[in-house]
Order: sequence, then C-alpha cells, then structure tokens
Amino acid sequence: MTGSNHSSPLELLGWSDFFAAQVGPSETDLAPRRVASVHRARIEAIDANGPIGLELPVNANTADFAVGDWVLADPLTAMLVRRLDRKTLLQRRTEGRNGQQLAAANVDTLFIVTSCNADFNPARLERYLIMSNQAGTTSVVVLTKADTVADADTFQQQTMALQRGLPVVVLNARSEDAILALEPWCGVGQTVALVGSSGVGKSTLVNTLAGSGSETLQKTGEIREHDAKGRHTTTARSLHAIAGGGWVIDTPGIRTLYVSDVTDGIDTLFSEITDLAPLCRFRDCTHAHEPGCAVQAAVASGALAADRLERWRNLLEENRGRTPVLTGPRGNKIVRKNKY
Ligand SMILES: Nc1nc2c(ncn2[C@@H]2O[C@H](COP(=O)(O)OP(=O)(O)OP(=O)(O)O)[C@@H](O)[C@H]2O)c(=O)[nH]1
Ligand SMILES: [Zn+2]
Repeated sequence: MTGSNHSSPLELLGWSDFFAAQVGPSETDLAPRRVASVHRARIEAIDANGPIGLELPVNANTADFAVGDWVLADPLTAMLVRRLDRKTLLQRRTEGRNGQQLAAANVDTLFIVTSCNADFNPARLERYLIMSNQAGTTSVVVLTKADTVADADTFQQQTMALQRGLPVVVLNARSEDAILALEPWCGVGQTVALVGSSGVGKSTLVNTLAGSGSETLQKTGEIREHDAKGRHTTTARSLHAIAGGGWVIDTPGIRTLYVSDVTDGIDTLFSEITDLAPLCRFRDCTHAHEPGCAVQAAVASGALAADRLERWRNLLEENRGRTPVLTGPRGNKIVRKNKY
C-alpha cells in the first residue's frame, strides 16, 4: 500500500483526530485497532502491522460491534477495552426483532450500486439514499454495466435528479477505468462501503478496486452463507484494502430496505419539496389538499413530478409506522425528534 508521506500508519487505516480526541489520559497505553470482521463469537481486527486478534470480555456481545469500528485494546493481553464513538453508522432495523443490525461503521462514502438494466429502480435508490443520509455518509450512486447499453446517459440523468448535488458515476465494474472513476472517494485513509442488489457488480467492483492478485489485497474473515431463499450470497463483513490507499467494506444483508428510525434523512433527499413548505399558506400544510400550497403548485406547473411527491409521502408514512416509540424507564413515552 502506498500512502501519502504525511500519513501515520494508523491514519492509513482511517484513524483521525475525531478518534484521537476520544482517548483519555489514562488510556494512552492502550492500542487502537480497527474491526475488520465480526462473527458470532469473535471479532477480528487490524492494526498498522496487519490482522490481529481481539480477546473479548465475558459479557461482550459481538452484535454491538460493526466492521469499521475503532476500539481500544490492551496491547499485552489483546483484550478489548472499549469501542470509540463512531463518525458514521450504517444500520437497519431487523424484521421481527427488537433492534438494529449494524452493517458498517466509520464509513466515509457509501457507493450505492445499481446497473443500467432492469435492476435500475429510482424508488429503491431513494431508500438507499435515505439510509446513507441518516448514517452521515457521503452518497455516490454507481451505475454499473454501462458497457452493455447504449443509453447510459439516460440512467445517469434520472439518478442525478434524485437528490441535489448527488454524484453519479457510470462505469464498467470489470474495467480498470472504474478505479479512476471512483478515485475521488478512495484516497488514503478513506473508507467506502458498497450496497446494492445481488448481481449488480459489487464483488466485481471490490475486486477491481483491490486490484486482483495485488499484494495489497487484504481479505479478513470473508464468509459465504445461505440467504432466506437458500441461495449463496456474499455475506462478507470485512475490510479490503484498496490499491490506492483506502478501504472498502462489502456490505451484505441490506436487501429489503424498509425505512425506519429516520430523522432528517428523508428531508435531505427530498429537499426540493421541503424547501417549498415554508411558502405554503398554512404552516402545518400537508401538501395534499390545502389552498395556497406551494408544493401542489409546483406539481401543477410541472416543476415537481407527482410520483416523486407520492413517494415522499409514502416514505414518511412508512418511517412513522416502522419507528418504534421508545419507552422510558417509568414507561414514559419518549417522543422521537421526527419532524412530521
Ligand atoms: N458487462 C459487465 N458485467 C458486469 C459488470 N459488473 C458486474 N458484471 C458481471 O455481473 C455479474 C454479477 O456481478 P457480481 O460482482 O457478482 O455482483 P454482486 O453485486 O457482487 O452480487 P452478490 O454477491 O450476489 O451481492 C458477474 O458475472 C460480473 O462479471 C459491468 O459493469 N459490466
Ligand atoms: Zn403545502
């Protein structure tokens, strides 16, 4: 791995002032390590010298850790002491269980991967974008299989309209050119993660980015499991080194994307709608039937697509329905900071 001359070995792994500031005076003897893979009963980490095991305290639950986490460990015993606060966290609420499944932590950029074919679905991309907005990661949509169609531009235009300022990269995941196209987000110490449906080219992209056969390829704890339908799918929760100096996490398991637990992520995605709201006659306008509604006026003039407004409404509704109302210590209801 070639890094910048100014980066310390830890910074090459994604360490920054954000994490350094959390290390207390009594903790300077501890060693920072980055979680590379999380299994049911064990966690593997890396430090500047490569893969390194972690001993877990008896009461530790590996489900509380995510690939990409930074932890402090005792360098002599390898015992994990504590996890540092996360810069970003990709997670989703699991079906039928009370809790969030942690997909990846401290990811700088989320590559939302789809291909220029039947997989392309703006409504699904919106769900991924909400997840990314909520996690605090920079979103980039990666449109693969551009080499198989003549009208990749049409897909790109449609995608760019989904969120203000959204970078959309069109590429062939099998080509080396993909490295160059994604380089702006894959610099030294940067962490990217990939999400998207099965078959869109996530593994292909990881291999291209890592440079297959390259000595820098660092695979840790990759596993393959059966999904609900009995198919083999990639379920690697692991960090791979990118040839240029960053890190990539292949994020499996985020297949059915329901929206829940979102506060501002929906507003960020639909900013062209939320920007209009203050212009409505009524402060609590629902943009459905009220007179003097600026949002309905935008639909009437053609500036806003009716189906986009419809999806905004449905996503808010879904989020409201799926976000549990937290119950406080004395059974008091805690009202979540949702705007709608
Ligand atoms: N022509 C072309 N083929 C591609 C491209 N990206 C991926 N493929 C092919 O599409 C197939 C599926 O790609 P994968 O990388 O396995 O897809 P995945 O997203 O990792 O799929 P899962 O592991 O099931 O989540 C493979 O045969 C790839 O070679 C591309 O940009 N162009
Ligand atoms: Zn309105």
